Amino acid sequence: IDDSSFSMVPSSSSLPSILFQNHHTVEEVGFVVPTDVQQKALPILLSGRDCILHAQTGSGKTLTYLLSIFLVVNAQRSAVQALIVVPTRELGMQVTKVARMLAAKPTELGEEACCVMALLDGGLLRRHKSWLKAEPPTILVATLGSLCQMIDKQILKLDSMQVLVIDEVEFMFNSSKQVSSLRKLLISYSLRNNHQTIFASASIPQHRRFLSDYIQQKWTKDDVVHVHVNTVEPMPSRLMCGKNERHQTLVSLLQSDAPHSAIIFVSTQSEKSKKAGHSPPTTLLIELLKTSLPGCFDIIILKEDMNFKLRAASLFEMRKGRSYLLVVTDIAARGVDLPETSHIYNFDLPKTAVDYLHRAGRTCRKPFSSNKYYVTSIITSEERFVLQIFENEMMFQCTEVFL
Ligand SMILES: Nc1ncnc2c1ncn2[C@@H]1O[C@H](COP(=O)(O)OP(=O)(O)OP(=O)(O)O)[C@@H](O)[C@H]1O
Repeated sequence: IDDSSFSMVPSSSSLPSILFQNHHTVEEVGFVVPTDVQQKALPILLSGRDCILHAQTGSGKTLTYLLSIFLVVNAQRSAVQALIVVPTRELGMQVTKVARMLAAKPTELGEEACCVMALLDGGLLRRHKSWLKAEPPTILVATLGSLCQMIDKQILKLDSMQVLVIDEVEFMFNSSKQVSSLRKLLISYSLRNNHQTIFASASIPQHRRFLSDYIQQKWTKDDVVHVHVNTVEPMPSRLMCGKNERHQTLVSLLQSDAPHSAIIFVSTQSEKSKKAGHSPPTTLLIELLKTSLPGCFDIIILKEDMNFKLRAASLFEMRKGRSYLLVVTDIAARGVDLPETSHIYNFDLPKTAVDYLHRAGRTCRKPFSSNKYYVTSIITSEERFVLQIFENEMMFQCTEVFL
């Protein structure tokens, strides 16, 4: 399990020319040069070994595990052969989109295309039930809640599964809601022969302990490889402001930065504030931005208490190619892949250093681009200490910016 073991495996300098069912090669779908994590992890994954993909946000982990899955599964067999477990519906939609792009419908020879199903909380479970019974997909992308319902009701059978991916693994193990279902799934999967397990995340604090725990529990094989690619994050900065100047400071910053497209992170409204009948911080901010910057951007909101349809509609809005300002809570800190995002603003600081890392990782998502990306935290002097803790924990240093 040592970090250097991958150096013993031949490294790949080009993405494998995988001939998909649709006779596309990876290059044809737009991926030519492998990113660092792809270069290091693909030879290991293709050899069938278990793997921990531990690499920065936006480094291409999703494509890494999807490529190895496409090499193993057989689209002609009607059985779930690969399962990708994700913590949120938004990340599930993102992964499904990439998997479906790789599995696009065949044009020649009339061969079956690889079927990818998204079984995500908030979806129509009744429809999925009939689909799963009638024609199981080859690849299933699922959140734990919906997945466990289908397994418990014996509608979903995992007997033919060859690859299990747990994405954002440390987040899932830290979530009291998800951890017991995740353990149950890993235990039943580990009893099977001939299987491969892949864990992925940008942040795995104390990864050595994590790894030895997994091996001890038999959730991975003994020869699991930890592929760790170091972070190259955009240069973060901080902007000091007075206690009551936060809103105005953000507006001035947006005017001076003139970002192409940006994500603004705001705290989730506290229960106390809800009970007191206050407007949510996201709503207040949106109103201010609409009056202060009329017509400059599409101003879009994404937060937990929106229903799933509205959340999907918000993400769809941004994919139409116009400049956007996305005002969000931490729900969008993981999985959302909007490569046009040039700036991140922490209007409110996140709760933890790991959350800071994932928020910052919503920018800088074009692996070989020379574009510049920015992360700015707006803080009061009292919050300086909190940001300093994040700086120490994640080993980065903010520079101070002035308007
Ligand atoms: N080899 C490649 N060449 C060009 N672009 C790539 C390549 N691999 C991935 N990308 C693009 O980079 C972006 C980030 O990739 P991806 O979502 O796989 O990263 P990730 O490591 O899973 O990120 P996160 O940890 O935030 O979920 C995506 O827009 C993806 O299409």
